[in-house]
Amino acid sequence: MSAPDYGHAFGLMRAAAGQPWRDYTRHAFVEGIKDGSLPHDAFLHYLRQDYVFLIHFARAWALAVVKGQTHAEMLAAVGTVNALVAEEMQLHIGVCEAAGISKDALFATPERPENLAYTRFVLETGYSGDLADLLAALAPCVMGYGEIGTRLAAEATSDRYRDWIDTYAGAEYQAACKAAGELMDQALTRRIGADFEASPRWERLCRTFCTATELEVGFWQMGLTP
Ligand SMILES: Cc1ncc(CN)c(N)n1
Repeated sequence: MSAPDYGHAFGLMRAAAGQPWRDYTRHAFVEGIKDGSLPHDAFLHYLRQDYVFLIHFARAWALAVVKGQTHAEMLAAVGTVNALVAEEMQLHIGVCEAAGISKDALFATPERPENLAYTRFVLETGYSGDLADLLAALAPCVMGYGEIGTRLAAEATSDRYRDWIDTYAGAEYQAACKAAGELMDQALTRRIGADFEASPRWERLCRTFCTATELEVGFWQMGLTP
């Protein structure tokens, strides 16, 4: 099946990332969700780390509000902060509560270095750059899970992790991916020009995207080692 369309800039960066993108979206952890072979303790460990990840990721999207230059940019970033805090994190709270892990325990999860490395890379990219830099660091997270969710919804051979798959394949998450792709196209055009892939900034933006993709691979790997 072909990957969903999340916009022009994203499509180019995804293609430029090459093998790391495949390593991320087809990681053994993902394949374990697909066929249900992923051990449940690894899934819970990942989910606890991911809850901490989403706290810092929501901070990074809040930084996108700060870096926005138009009402439309600010509105799109605010919408993503809300989707992360009000919707995506509910999956983590719900699954962990069902496994006897309280919200307080979840919030107090000690952060693993792979987790810290990823979120602080994204935040630092945003602090030291503009919205185009920040979005290049944020995109692999948002759209990668959209792509994984879509593929797993079509290919899963087990219902063990169906709630997780449905969250990322679902209409709300897919709409967030499309909105992020539109925001990225508009933000790059506004700051760099319509022909942004021909600009001297393009290579650096692709490198940022690729580094974030590699940090996603590291995150899955961390998930396999509770
Ligand atoms: C590490 C990671 N990357 C991406 C996503 C999807 N927002 C997530 N929840 N966690």
